[in-house]
Amino acid sequence: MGPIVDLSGVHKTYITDSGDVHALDPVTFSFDRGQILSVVGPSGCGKSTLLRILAGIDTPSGGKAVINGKLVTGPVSDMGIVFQRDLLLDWRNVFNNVMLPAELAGRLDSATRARALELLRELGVGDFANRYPHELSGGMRQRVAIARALLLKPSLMLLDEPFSALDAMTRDQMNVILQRLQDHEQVSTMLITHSIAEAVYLSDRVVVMSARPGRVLDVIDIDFPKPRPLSIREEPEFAAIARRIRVLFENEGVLA
Ligand SMILES: Nc1ncnc2c1ncn2[C@@H]1O[C@H](COP(=O)(O)OP(=O)(O)OP(=O)(O)O)[C@@H](O)[C@H]1O
Repeated sequence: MGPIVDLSGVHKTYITDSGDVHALDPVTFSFDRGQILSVVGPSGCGKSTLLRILAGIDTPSGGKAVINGKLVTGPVSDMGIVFQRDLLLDWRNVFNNVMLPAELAGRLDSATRARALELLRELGVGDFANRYPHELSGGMRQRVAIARALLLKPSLMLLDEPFSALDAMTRDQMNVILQRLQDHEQVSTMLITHSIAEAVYLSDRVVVMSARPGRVLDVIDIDFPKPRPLSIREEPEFAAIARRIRVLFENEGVLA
């Protein structure tokens, strides 16, 4: 089996009325099924552009994006996406928010309903199935958004800074929950984040991007066994990897 995601020489220039915006230099990386890959980089380096190209909702100016052996040429349906804003529908309760992809796909069978409840339970919000989004905290809303993304067992989950609006403690909690769930579901996951610690803690592989136009500064494999306790962040080996990434940003003048 080949990699789940294989990007080769993907680049992007936006052509706008006020001039061209060179967002991404050619970017090349891949990762295997069941793994988590994080892309970490400064604001505006083209991370969301990369994610949109992978999801097939934006086209690259050149290069190839391949998911599951198939060249991406249009919107990819076999994918779950979670954004920084959870995009829950206020008028639907938690269960019906999670069931939305099933409704759109015409799969309102009992097995899918059972899976929705099971995912909510695994994410620690099983008791909130009948509540409405406004009754939930930010962290709980993101758990519901993750359950919705995973409902139809997508081949790939894309997470675009899903925890950056959360307070530090809730974010730590979400990191632990995501790691456990990802391991249990074995879902291939690409995470976009500004946080070096989050990237190193969660990932099998970290892609470090430069400031715009984004290019790959380094690809680092993280071999710590899983599950990883949060305290691993205080270990010297962890700190050494985080430092290696920080130095890359410092050398680029991003963290001067
Ligand atoms: N549709 C568009 N038209 C023109 N320029 C765009 C468009 N989308 C993004 N850009 C520009 O491309 C660059 C990369 O944007 P992108 O949103 O991919 O960055 P990012 O790394 O995700 O940023 P952040 O971390 O702040 O979310 C930015 O300079 C942005 O202004």
